[in-house]
Amino acid sequence: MFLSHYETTEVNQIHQFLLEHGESVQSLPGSKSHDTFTWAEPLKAIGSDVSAQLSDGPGINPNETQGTKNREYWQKVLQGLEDELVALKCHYEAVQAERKDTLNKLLDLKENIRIFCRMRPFLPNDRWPLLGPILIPETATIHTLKCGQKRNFQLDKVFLPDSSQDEVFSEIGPLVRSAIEGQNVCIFAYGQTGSGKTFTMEGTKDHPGIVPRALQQVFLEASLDSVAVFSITFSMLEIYRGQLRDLLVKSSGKMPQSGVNCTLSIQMGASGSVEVENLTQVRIESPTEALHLYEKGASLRSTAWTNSNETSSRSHCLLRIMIEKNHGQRGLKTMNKLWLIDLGGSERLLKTKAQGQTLEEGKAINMSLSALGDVISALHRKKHHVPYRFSLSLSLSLSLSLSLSLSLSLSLSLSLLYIHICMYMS
Ligand SMILES: Nc1ncnc2c1ncn2[C@@H]1O[C@H](COP(=O)(O)OP(=O)(O)OP(=O)(O)O)[C@@H](O)[C@H]1O
Repeated sequence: MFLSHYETTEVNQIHQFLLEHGESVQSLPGSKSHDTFTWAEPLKAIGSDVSAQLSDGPGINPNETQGTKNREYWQKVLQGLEDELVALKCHYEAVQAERKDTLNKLLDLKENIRIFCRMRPFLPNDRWPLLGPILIPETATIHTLKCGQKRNFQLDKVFLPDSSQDEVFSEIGPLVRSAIEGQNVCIFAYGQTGSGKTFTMEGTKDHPGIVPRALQQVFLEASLDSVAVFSITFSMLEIYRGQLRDLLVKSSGKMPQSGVNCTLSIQMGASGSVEVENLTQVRIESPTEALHLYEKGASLRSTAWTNSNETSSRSHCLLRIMIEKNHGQRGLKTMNKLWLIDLGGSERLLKTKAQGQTLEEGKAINMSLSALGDVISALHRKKHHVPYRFSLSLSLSLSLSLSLSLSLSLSLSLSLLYIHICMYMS
């Protein structure tokens, strides 16, 4: 562009010069070509260049000030660029919407409830079973033989004992992405005690599990969205023998073994949404911050030694990531939840030979898991009636604590579009 090559003052001077001496400059090479040609030609070129610029460029009218004309010109250029940017943003939003739609269709095709099975490797203290289940990873089926009866289970995916955390997360990643894109997602790890639920959800420092990876991904996906603005909060609680405990509140200390006092309770909002009242929500800005909170919460979780696992989780641990998405210019705001849940292990009480407190914990875990199983089964079969309220009728005859436990598990399912269950076998 001409004006980028010549300073405005120079242009002014040239213009003025041309106005005054245009005729003579044009004629110079002709009349005294022997000594004027070398400098007059470039000057002529500049002159015609200036004239061209003046006709379609910023224009310099002697009646108007130079500054005003230039400003108008650049304002036009800027406006053009801004219009282009708006058009590009619209295009980007359309592409994003299409991508989201495709992802949702893909997940729908794969069913709203997906079941993966991960088999953990044998550990030094494990006893080899006489007859274990037969896993066929290619067809994602498990064949079992119980009391002479064959049973087949069809799953979405089977992970063999040598499967890495990476492999497991490659199936979970799309679900986490769909949470950022506007779906409610819940990922459960369900299985018998000692079968590797905490290993898969939490992992170790060297082999991070679903939780740290999902937290990383949430922030990564949010940073890739150049249009929306995200506000992400973190909450963590456990259900221990039917009581809800905020794992981000240190002062609450260890849960009283049989008390019914609990700072948290479940409430139904005006819109029908289910909320845990008074649950701490911490706004997080990075995965590191989230992991720090997770470690803090996990250190307060109820664990104990059992026959099946040295550090057995004696509660259901629930991590909630609330994702508020402000959709830029359209002014839309959405709120989605990503639940990552490490359920307490189902136990064969005879096998674990649990007694006293451990026995009571085991019973509470088994009963709540059984109710949760009914809900998931009803959702999976797309039954008209899903027994969310089972807990209420039970609570008439059973303890209050059981009711709390069930209603939380069940109401969670109510608000979730995608439920993923990791099933584990030892
Ligand atoms: N895929 C795996 N690879 C290697 N070690 C594993 C794997 N899965 C589980 N483990 C080990 O098995 C043991 C029991 O696992 P973990 O504590 O995760 O079980 P759990 O299902 O959470 O048990 P609980 O319900 O009693 O809490 C741990 O020592 C864990 O490190």
